[in-house]
Formats: sequence, C-alpha cells, structure tokens
Amino acid sequence: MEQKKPLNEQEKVIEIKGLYKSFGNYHVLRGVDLDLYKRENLVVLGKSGTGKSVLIKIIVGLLTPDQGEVKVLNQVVDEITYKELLALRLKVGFSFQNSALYDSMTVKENLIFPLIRNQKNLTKAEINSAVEEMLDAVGLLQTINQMPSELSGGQRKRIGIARTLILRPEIMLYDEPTAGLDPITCLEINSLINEVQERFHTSSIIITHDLTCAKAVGNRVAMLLDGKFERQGSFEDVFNTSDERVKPFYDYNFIQ
Ligand SMILES: Nc1ncnc2c1ncn2[C@@H]1O[C@H](COP(=O)(O)OP(=O)(O)OP(=O)(O)O)[C@@H](O)[C@H]1O
Repeated sequence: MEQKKPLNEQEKVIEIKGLYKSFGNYHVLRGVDLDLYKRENLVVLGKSGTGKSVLIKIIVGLLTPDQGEVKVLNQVVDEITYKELLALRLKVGFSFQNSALYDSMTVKENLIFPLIRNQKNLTKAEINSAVEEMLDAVGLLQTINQMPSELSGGQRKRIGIARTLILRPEIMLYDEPTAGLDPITCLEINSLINEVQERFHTSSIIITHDLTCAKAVGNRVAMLLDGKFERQGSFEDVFNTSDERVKPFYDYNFIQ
C-alpha cells in the first residue's frame, strides 16, 4: 500500500497548546499539543478511554478546557461568543461513528435536512443540485430515493459523510470511519476520505483504531499516550519504536 507523506503546508487550521482536562480526579488530557495543517489528513490514535472524544468535544466547544488554548480557524474556542461558536461549528463537519442518519427520511431528505436548517435562502433547484453533487461525490447518486434501512453499513457511512459535506465544512472530523465494516468496504471508505481531501480541500482529523486506514489516509499520525501526543509524525516515525505502549497497536493490526 502506498503510504501518504506529510504535506509541506504551514498554515494551521487547528492549534492546540498545553491542553489539560480532568473529570474529578481523573486527569484525561495532560498537556496536549497538536496542530492540524490546512488540507492535511491527521490520524489520531490511542487506547479506548484515553480522551480522543474529549479532545474532539473541546475542539467543537462542547466541553471547556481546564487549562490551555484551542484555536480553530484562528478563533480561540472558549473565548468566542455563542453565536460565533455556532458559526464556527458550521465550518467543522463531524462524521459520527454510527452515521446517525434519520431512519424515517429518504437519503435525499437526510441530506436536505442540514441544508435547510443552516442555509435558509436556498432555492429548490439549488438544494437539489447540492444534494445530487454530494451523492455523486460519494458514489451513491442511485440511492437518492432509498431509505437508510435499505442501505449497507458502508453505504450508510458514505451517506453520513455526504450529509456532513453538504455544508462545505473546512475541517472534517471522522470518528472511527471504518469501525464495524468488512475489509473491502474499509478500503472503499479509506479511498473516499482521500477523495474528499482532494476534491473539497478539507483538513481532517480521523480517529481510528484501524492502522490500515491510518496508513492509507494519514499525512501524519498522532498517538495519544498518557494524556499527551508523545508520538507524532509519519506512520513510520510513530511506529518505529520499541515502546510497549505503542507496539501492541502495530502487532495487533499487522501480525508478523
Ligand atoms: N462528561 C464526562 N464526565 C466524566 N467523565 C468523562 C466525561 N467525558 C469523558 N469522560 C471520561 O474521560 C475518559 C476519556 O473518554 P473518551 O470518550 O474521550 O475516550 P476515547 O479515547 O474517545 O475512547 P474510545 O476509543 O473508546 O472511543 C473516559 O474515562 C471517560 O469516562
């Protein structure tokens, strides 16, 4: 498999410095420093319960940090007004693990829903053309009138990504995009993540436990260990170590 390389891009779309977050006596994030560069795919790895979701919630302002600074698209998330936060969230698309489609709506209605809620002045023709463009981008235009229950897990995942993309976010957050999918569908989702990066020029954080996905989509990889990103860099940089906290990830995914 061809491995992606770090980009030369210097412009940061997310900048996190000295981030701490505890719940009671449980110190989840303990000095997180992390940058996301424009147009890159950054893969975030880490054991269950290490705080990846907490980090994402802080990025989108659903949780506040105890200490440290989180800047998203040049705005300090916990210093902006609620109105500014809502506007910022529209620029950050979140693709949920379970795809979170509305089961009682068709594929088309699922895509229309975020559009009419957030962009109230669109004409019917503009809405139809946006829906068709996004379904075409994820290769599922033919499912436009189907119900989510008629789709496979991989197709639902794609529709979920299309529904997030329809608002044209600058940043995409993918939460375990290949979880629960068969290997062939995983490869298709990996390709889609790369196509989205190319076609929509998004900058993305991809949370995954799937190292084949990490290798295929990540320009860089960052591993959350004991509350910080101690290892960051190319896939090889991160895994070229005898660190017993890191090796099992590799060994489990690529049994030698
Ligand atoms: N609102 C909260 N109140 C109390 N504890 C919380 C809260 N949110 C998260 N935690 C705790 O913080 C820790 C990190 O949780 P988090 O969901 O970020 O893990 P994760 O790395 O995303 O795990 P997984 O890979 O399983 O999704 C967990 O122990 C969790 O119980």
